[in-house]
Amino acid sequence: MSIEFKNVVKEYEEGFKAVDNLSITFEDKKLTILIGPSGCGKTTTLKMINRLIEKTDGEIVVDGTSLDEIDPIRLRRSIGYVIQEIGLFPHMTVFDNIAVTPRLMKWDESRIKKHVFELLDLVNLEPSDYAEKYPAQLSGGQRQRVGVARGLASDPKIVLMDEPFGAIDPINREKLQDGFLEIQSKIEKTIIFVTHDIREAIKLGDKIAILDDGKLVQYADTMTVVQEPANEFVEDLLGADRALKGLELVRVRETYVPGGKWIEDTGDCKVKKAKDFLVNEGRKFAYVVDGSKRLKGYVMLKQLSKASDEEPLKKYLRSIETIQPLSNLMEAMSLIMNTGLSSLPVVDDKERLLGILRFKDLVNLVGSYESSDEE
Ligand SMILES: Nc1ncnc2c1ncn2[C@@H]1O[C@H](COP(=O)(O)OP(=O)(O)OP(=O)(O)O)[C@@H](O)[C@H]1O
Repeated sequence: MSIEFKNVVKEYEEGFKAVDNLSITFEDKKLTILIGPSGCGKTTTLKMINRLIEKTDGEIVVDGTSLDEIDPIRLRRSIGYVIQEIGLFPHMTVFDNIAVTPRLMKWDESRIKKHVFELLDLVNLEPSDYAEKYPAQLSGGQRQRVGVARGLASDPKIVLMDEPFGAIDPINREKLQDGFLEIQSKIEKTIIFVTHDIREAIKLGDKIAILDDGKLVQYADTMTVVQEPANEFVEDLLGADRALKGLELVRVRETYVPGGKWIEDTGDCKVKKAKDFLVNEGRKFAYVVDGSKRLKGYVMLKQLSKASDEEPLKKYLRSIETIQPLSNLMEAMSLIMNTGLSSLPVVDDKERLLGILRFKDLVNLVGSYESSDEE
């Protein structure tokens, strides 16, 4: 579901606008970060979406319907909301905490039980160990996982998250972020995520909206914000050493080239097929996949040209390092350096080939950070 803000204003005291004429469309199934200095209006913007705060002026439209036309209580039940750990009820078990909204929505208990267990699995808490525990018996990181599960409990299409990992120490925070990325790639919700941590923003966001003084300063894909900060304010937010940070913070999925032409070997492929392919395509090497697109390795023209046409191709297959879409470009860079090839195959968790990550794109990226630092 997309969420469209049209000239939205929130005025607190006379003349003081916490949100000042904001127009922005949060896109369907994307994770959009709201970031900016303290007091810039992030939380106010977020809470206007579930009407915990009522706007003063303008319009907010969700999938064609104005929010003013939806009963606030019904609205809140249909939107997930995850905040820092104070959100859990201390006298309720983990199970009951997660089940709050489904019960309000009058789901039957067997459906609730199945769903709560699925959610605990999703956030990596073993249901049989954790369902009957109380919040005080959990670590901060575990409580926050329960908070995420609760935010997803009513199967909402929209989830609002207000600094959900803000109170967690840096090491556990990384783990929660990694886990959360996995979750988002599976559930594909429209998520609006408030943070003041630019590393978290770049790591998690599909898009980033930067606010200052209640106004929108920049709104773009994460990569664009990193490469082309709109002004000095955004540059300062990103920090000085972007060239290095950039590679560490950008994911393979943002940079690789999906698809491509590969050699398929279902078991009986001969050298000739691969040779013809390489010559026709004007390439020095090519990846080889099996019938299910799983990567088997690569072959090089230099070696095949000495082989006879009818030999089985598998004799000349060489294995290769692979990388997954959620890995960062720093990891990719060191793997590429090791292999000495001009690209790295990107595969999913079943080793199916998704596309390639080109060395030259990494080099360009570093170059672009460096040149924009000099300006
Ligand atoms: N109930 C209120 N009455 C008056 N002013 C308020 C009220 N709530 C928030 N404000 C002011 O509105 C501005 C925006 O607040 P908001 O909480 O949206 O900021 P924020 O960007 O989320 O900040 P932080 O990162 O510190 O949480 C701030 O200057 C804040 O002091």
